[in-house]
Amino acid sequence: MIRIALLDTNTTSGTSMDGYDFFRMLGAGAKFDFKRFQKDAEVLKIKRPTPVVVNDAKENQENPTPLFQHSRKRKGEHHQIDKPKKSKVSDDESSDSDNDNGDESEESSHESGSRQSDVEDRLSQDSDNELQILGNIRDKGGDSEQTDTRVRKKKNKKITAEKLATIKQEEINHIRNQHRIHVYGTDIPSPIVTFEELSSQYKLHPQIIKNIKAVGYQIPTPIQMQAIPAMLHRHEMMACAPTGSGKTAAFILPILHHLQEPRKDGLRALVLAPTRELAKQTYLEFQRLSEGLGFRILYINKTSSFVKKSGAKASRKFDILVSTPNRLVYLLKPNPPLIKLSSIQWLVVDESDKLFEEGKTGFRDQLGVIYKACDSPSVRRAMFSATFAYDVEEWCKLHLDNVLQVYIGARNTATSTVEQKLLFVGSESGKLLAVRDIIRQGIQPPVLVFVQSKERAKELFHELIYDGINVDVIHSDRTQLQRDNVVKSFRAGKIWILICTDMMGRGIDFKGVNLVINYDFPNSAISYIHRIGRTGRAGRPGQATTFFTENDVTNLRSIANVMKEAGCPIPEYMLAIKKPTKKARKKLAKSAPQRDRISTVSLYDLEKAKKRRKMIQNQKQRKKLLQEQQGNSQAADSSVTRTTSKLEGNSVTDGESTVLTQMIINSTPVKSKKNKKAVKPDSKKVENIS
Ligand SMILES: Nc1ncnc2c1ncn2[C@@H]1O[C@H](COP(=O)(O)OP(=O)(O)OP(=O)(O)O)[C@@H](O)[C@H]1O
Repeated sequence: MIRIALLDTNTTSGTSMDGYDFFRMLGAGAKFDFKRFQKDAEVLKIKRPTPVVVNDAKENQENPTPLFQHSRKRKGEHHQIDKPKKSKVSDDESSDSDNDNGDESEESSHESGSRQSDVEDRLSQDSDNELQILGNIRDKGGDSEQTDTRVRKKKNKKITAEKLATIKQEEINHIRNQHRIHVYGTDIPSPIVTFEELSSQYKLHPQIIKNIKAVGYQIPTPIQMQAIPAMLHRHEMMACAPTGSGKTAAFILPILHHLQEPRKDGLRALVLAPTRELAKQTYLEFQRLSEGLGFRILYINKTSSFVKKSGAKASRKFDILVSTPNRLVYLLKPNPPLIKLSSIQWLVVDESDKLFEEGKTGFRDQLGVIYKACDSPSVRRAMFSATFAYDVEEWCKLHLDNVLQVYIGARNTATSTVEQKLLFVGSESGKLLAVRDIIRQGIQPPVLVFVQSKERAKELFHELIYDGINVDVIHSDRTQLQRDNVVKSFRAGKIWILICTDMMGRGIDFKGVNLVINYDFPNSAISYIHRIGRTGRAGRPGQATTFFTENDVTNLRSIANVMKEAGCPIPEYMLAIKKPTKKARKKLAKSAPQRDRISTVSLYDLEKAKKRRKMIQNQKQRKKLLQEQQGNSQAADSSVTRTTSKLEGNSVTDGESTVLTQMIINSTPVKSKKNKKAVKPDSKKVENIS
């Protein structure tokens, strides 16, 4: 077939074919060995081909080299080279062409290459070949301006496409380097640089963009740059970014986009947080960012009795649920469950490393129950935290689908906007002196003071309350209402110094906290990072002072390292401290060290004061009961009914009031009408009365 075509073309073109060309034609492109067969060459008048002069079209035109067979031979290749212009279908079709040389195997390998990158490689390879061939045609044929233009066009096209791709990738790399964004995974979407890109590229609801601006977010933070597009592409994800870097909005915005509009199809998004305070804060952020979209957001707190009363039906009205794991598990436990999670499309675990912790909190087991309950086949999951844990990473790799890992900066580092200090205070009593000294020197409220337990929080509060400063305390022994009020007052600036435990260490976003004092040394570097992360948020500056005594050396080195990473000056001896054993670290992480109580009063004086208080209280009680006795004996003379109605006025129930009246009058046991139980008079009261 080639031969016919060759001879045909030869004939039509009228170009003579020399011996060399004829030999190559017969040998299907094989070269003639002039060295070995020099004599034969002379007999057959085969001449060496003239060397090709590149880019000299003029000369080629004047002295055209009859390389028709080349162009002819390349015809098969040409067909193949045309492929980049065609669709994949035409690619496949080309394998049916009259290409009877080695190209065929190339074709088949090309066909079998299914991955896009392979195709791209091939396309660029083909493009290279084509350019070379066109160059050869031009160089050797030198016969047309048309060929020249084609070469130029092809070159330009190739350069433009390749260059654009390279430039784009370089830009992406630059953005990622600049913002210290590290991403691992496949099909990673490009980071966004402005919130407007969310509207142009991802068609985010204009109201969401409006809300972003309304809350004052001008440009996305690094975690938002990468995590938002990743979640918009429905990637399952594990994300770690420093404290106060805007992780909350990074998962709220894609969730709002995916939910599109409010529906009554049941809960479609679930966010878990380790504390009620953080869950409430996330709930409020959802409300701010979804303003005007009509989404119904459910925050489960202790008083969400309506779900308990109305069961799963009540929760169907809501689109989004924010909760702590234990509240949710409480509603999932009954059979049938009081809440349904089978429509959940997005499950986000905030502070994921905390929720994965094994320990007395039992978060991990609770998470397992919730994970199972979110059984929709289309559910996507994302884990967010400021600190990294291998457990979470392992779990994500095992259980999540094609998980994308996004890290901002180095793992487990403190935010660079916090000026960190370590202060040696000698002993426990030295801490009180130090804190008073800091206050005396002048503080800029609001200030957070962390202690290791609720008992110590109470003790410190009792010390500072008499110093004439607005101080309050928050811990798990306080009622939810008290906790809510304290948070509200602290946000409003009514409380200057808030004493708290690690309960407030994670996630809580108090705007403008200027100083964090670690009164008690944190029990791990992770706890330290979260605690000091309550200041220096959203790019604002902050300060953190950590007290330490000789008892705190176990973790001193690791915390000094965190400080060094953040660029804070650290004495060399701290970094040279011997590494604690794993056992020692674990023990410390589980239970805080024993410390002397926080008090400036001696134990003897405290006991004395306690006894005195008790005595005064007893005296008061005795006096009161005597007065009651006198009053009652007078009243008993007039009428028993009057006494009963008086007690009713003090909100005592019918049955109880009768009982009490009789108790006072007779001091004899009677039976309550209501519960039919024998009620004995309070022995103390009886004693007092007598
Ligand atoms: N793009 C943005 N521009 C300006 N401020 C932002 C932006 N995104 C979030 N913020 C603000 O930054 C603060 C911290 O955000 P957020 O609470 O989400 O941090 P975080 O990364 O979750 O911190 P943590 O790890 O401590 O929980 C909030 O006050 C929030 O309103």
